[in-house]
Amino acid sequence: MTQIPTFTLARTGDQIPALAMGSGTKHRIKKKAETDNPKETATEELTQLLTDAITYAGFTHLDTAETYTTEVEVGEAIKRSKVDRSKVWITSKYDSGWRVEYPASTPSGPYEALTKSLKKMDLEYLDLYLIHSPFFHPDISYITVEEAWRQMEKLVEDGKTKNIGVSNFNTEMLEKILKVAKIKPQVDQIEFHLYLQNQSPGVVQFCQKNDILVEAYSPLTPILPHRITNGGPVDELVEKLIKKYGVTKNQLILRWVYQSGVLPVTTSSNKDRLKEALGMFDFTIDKEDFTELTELGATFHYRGFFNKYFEEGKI
Ligand SMILES: NC(=O)C1=CN([C@@H]2O[C@H](COP(=O)(O)OP(=O)(O)OC[C@H]3O[C@@H](n4cnc5c(N)ncnc54)[C@H](OP(=O)(O)O)[C@@H]3O)[C@@H](O)[C@H]2O)C=CC1
Ligand SMILES: O=C1Nc2ccccc2C1=O
Repeated sequence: MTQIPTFTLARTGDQIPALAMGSGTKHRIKKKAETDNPKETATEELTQLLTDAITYAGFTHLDTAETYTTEVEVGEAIKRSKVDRSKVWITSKYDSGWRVEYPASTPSGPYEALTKSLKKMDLEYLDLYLIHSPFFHPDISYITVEEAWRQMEKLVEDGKTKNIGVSNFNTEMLEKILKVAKIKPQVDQIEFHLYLQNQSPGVVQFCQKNDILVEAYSPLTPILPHRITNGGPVDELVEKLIKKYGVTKNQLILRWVYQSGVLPVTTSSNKDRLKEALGMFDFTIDKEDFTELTELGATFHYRGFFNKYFEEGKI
């Protein structure tokens, strides 16, 4: 099995496996449609897929969130796979709310939310806990981002999570936390791919300067026809490079994210496609090819999530 490289988190020195298997998006939607009590009930199909991700494909990093309702399956998959808990990195996220119709699920904040999530997963601790969204407003999150961060720090102090971070935060929101933090955020999980390299603008550079690891969700966007409906500027080059390196499109596109110093969070409902993804660690994109991909990618813009917040400054 491919040995998965790691990124080192600045504060703890913890080694975070450089590719994650996500249990959001399609898994979240499918489960909501099929299950009466998605928060409490594990579905067999997803439990088995996550188990296969570990035992068949070789993933060592699972990504979930309170709002996905897939924490139960992640917990079940750890048990079923029989791997030592310390060998799998588990990230979850506090549902800080999205808009007035979808406020935070646990009004008191992340301390109580993670306490409930750990029960659902039947785990003692997480490796990483993130604040899922930056939309702090009294009608959505009930508490301020500063109070949420204080509770995140208490979760570290009490051993309920080893690392803490954020998701979908722009530079301004990160600065708010850095001002009050005793424990700095270790990660910002954001949408990032060839067609969204300098998002929100400057957040990737800001993170890299401040020792915050960037995680990329939706990393495969440039090769997904349901997202890039009329093709994009890297298509021809991608065809040329997959022949040159003898790899698949998925491997090339994920590798580009990794070589950018960013950790991709991908997913699939197919265990062979998951195994294929890990092949991204078996080759290196040459410097010139990497630069050409980066430059061509930067000529096109696509954002699938939270356009209003990032581009118009409102939610
Ligand atoms: N923090 C946040 O706000 C967010 C976090 N996330 C996290 O990131 C994870 C991954 O996000 P996602 O956008 O799904 O990631 P990807 O960009 O990796 O897309 C994965 C999807 O692409 C499909 N796919 C893969 N390869 C191909 C191919 N060659 N041709 C056609 N379809 C293909 C898969 O379908 P198939 O099943 O058929 O293989 C799957 O549905 C989520 O599960 C979640 O954990 C996601 C969004 C927001
Ligand atoms: O996986 C995810 N899918 C989503 C859709 C909307 C908002 C957040 C998310 C996720 O984190």
